[in-house]
Amino acid sequence: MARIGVVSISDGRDHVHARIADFIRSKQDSLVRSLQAAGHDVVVGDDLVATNALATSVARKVAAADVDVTVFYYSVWTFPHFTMLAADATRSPLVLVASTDPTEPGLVGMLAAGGALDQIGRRHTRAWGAPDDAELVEKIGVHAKASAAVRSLRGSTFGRFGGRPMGMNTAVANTDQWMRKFGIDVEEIDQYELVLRADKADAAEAKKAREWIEQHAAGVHYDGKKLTPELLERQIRSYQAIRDIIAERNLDFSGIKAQPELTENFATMDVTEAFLNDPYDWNGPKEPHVCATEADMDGALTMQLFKALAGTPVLFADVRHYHADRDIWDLCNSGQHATWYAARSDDPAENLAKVNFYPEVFFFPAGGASVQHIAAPGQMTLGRLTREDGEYRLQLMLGEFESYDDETNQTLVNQSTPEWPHAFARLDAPGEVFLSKFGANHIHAVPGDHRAALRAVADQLDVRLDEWTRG
Ligand SMILES: C[C@H](O)[C@@H](O)[C@@H](O)C(=O)CO
Repeated sequence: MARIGVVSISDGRDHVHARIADFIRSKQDSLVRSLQAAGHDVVVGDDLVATNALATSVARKVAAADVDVTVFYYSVWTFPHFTMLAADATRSPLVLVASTDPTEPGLVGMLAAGGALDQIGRRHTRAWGAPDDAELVEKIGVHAKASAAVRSLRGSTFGRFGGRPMGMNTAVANTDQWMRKFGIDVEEIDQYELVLRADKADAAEAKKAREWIEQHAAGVHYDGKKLTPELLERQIRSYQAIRDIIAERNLDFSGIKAQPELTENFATMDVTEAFLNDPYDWNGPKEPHVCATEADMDGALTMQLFKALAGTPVLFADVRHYHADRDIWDLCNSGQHATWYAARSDDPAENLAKVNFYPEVFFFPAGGASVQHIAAPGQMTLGRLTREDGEYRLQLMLGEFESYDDETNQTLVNQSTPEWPHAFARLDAPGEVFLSKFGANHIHAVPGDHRAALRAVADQLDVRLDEWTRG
């Protein structure tokens, strides 16, 4: 969970403060208990803010504890300039919370303080309710979680293997904009290093990994040409190479160009990317490493944010086909759908039992395996950071992954590329709107409804929110 600062503001008249201090403390204690019960680490101001000097000193101490958000708490009428000074002393997002107990003018305090912050353009969120109100606690938690996700990007490094694939402008972002807006550095790595390191990778591990895949997968469909044990091991060696480069260069997330150089002359990166994104490999459980197909920078950025919020692997897919008759989208891409999505189990054997490794199709002459499965059903949050006229926007919607009987699944996958992984998504967005407005060929998804946190992320990043729903 997140780290939340709580600073209670008071009235600047000594005699009034003396009379209401116990009331403020009891409300504050109750709010702090509720936040702690929700699993948050709470840093409480070391005094009530009843003077201008305390406004600065109390807020500075809370800020020094590196909180994700700071709550300014209004249970009484407060002097607004205390809020202004306290806000200036903290850089974290602010949540102004008013107590709705009518015995004291808490709402009035919040409105006066919020209005003052508006006047100087200091963004903040407002919330109100009893200190043990579950909705209030949830709302504060959402902003704190969003802030933790945004902050996790700052100081991170994206490893970009290769460059723009096949002229795909949407896969390339501006590195200055990334540093300024998100605090992310981009390390450029030539794919030659991947090839070199793959050739030198530990052969015993590659063999062990191939046998592990053969043992657990629904099928490894060797054909003696496009998919051989040697080619599968080459894909595994590429995973080993990237894993080692990630460790050496401290990469937080990455992307691989692959097309056309590697897919024409070496192997597809599908196995490599799938297991980087998975929460396990043949050596056991591990942290998922976000790795975007086609070195898609904004795709990887979206995935890194989604991962920070959901804590799961993130789906990356082409928006391949709209089955208008069923109102279902086929999200399908040769690249990485983490095998975890097949059954969403912590046990790799349960997922791999639904995964087939097929010889790559005609697009990719160098061959290797594609990692085929149909994503398990369930509610999903889908979207992507895209850019319009140089400015980021978050395109966001809810959806439902569906899966059907074997015959229907087969009929559907046969209409596109059956050898590739598929997620059948019923989007909470009209097909017309999606196709007219979505700003990329790639979309990303995580299980559950994370829209509230993503709205807060967009607000904190000052990114326009483009949210769709059928209403
Ligand atoms: C077949 C192409 O080469 C695919 O890689 C293409 O459909 C994409 O994945 C584009 O995102």
